[in-house]
Amino acid sequence: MLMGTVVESANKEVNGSVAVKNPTVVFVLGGPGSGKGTQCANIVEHFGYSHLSAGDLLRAEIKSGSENGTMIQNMIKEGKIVPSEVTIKLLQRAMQENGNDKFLIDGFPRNEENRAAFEEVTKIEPAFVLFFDCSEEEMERRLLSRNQGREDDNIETIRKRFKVFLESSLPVIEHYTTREKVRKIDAGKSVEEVFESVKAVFTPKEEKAD
Ligand SMILES: Nc1ncnc2c1ncn2[C@@H]1O[C@H](COP(=O)(O)OP(=O)(O)OP(=O)(O)O)[C@@H](O)[C@H]1O
Ligand SMILES: Nc1ccn([C@@H]2O[C@H](COP(=O)(O)O)[C@@H](O)[C@H]2O)c(=O)n1
Ligand SMILES: [Mg+2]
Repeated sequence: MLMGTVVESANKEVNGSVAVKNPTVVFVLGGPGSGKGTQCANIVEHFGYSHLSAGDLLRAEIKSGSENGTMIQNMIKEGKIVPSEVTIKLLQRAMQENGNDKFLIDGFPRNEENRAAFEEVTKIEPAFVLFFDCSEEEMERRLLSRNQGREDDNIETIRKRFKVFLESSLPVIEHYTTREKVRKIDAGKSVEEVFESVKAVFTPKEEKAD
């Protein structure tokens, strides 16, 4: 009973949902097709995190018929980054509705504006950043055979997404590298081999010693 009271007072009720006040957040970054979504599904299964993909939330917003839908659709088709306020609102709402206290935030922050705005609005610092490092050649191969009907999985948009990744997203990874928050994974291997490296990052030190 006492524990319940303490936890409730540390949380905040928003629109009928209880938002956890200080959740653990791991940013999952890497180029388009590096395997972020695939590995997040494995992490959810083994480590109890909830997976929030910024791209999936934006695609759901288009489908919902929201007033921002057309703008988001055009940005995604061009491989451009949607204004931070839109994406952050979607992420905040998803976190509030979820109620878990551990989140994998996949594909965010995508640029310095995303990063600074998220920090300013939510006051959340990531526990660490999981970075999937993969060659463009391999990412291109994976995206062209993904077959999920994504409008941005065509060679023209893929090239634009690679350019945005190099110019806008890599500086975010550099920002966190200087703060010793980046856990870099060689993502060019098989799904199983990549997950072995991921597991080592999420397994507590004391369990590794066993
Ligand atoms: N290690 C791997 N080896 C081979 N194929 C993989 C590997 N990881 C993922 N894939 C496949 O590559 C494609 C892209 O993977 P995924 O959707 O996880 O990437 P992503 O980083 O989330 O991409 P995006 O940024 O476009 O959302 C999928 O078809 C997936 O099944
Ligand atoms: N922070 C973000 C994340 C994504 N986008 C847009 O969505 C596209 C697809 O993202 P995936 O992570 O699913 O590959 C991406 O190319 C951007 O257009 C965004 O704007 N901001
Ligand atoms: Mg993805």
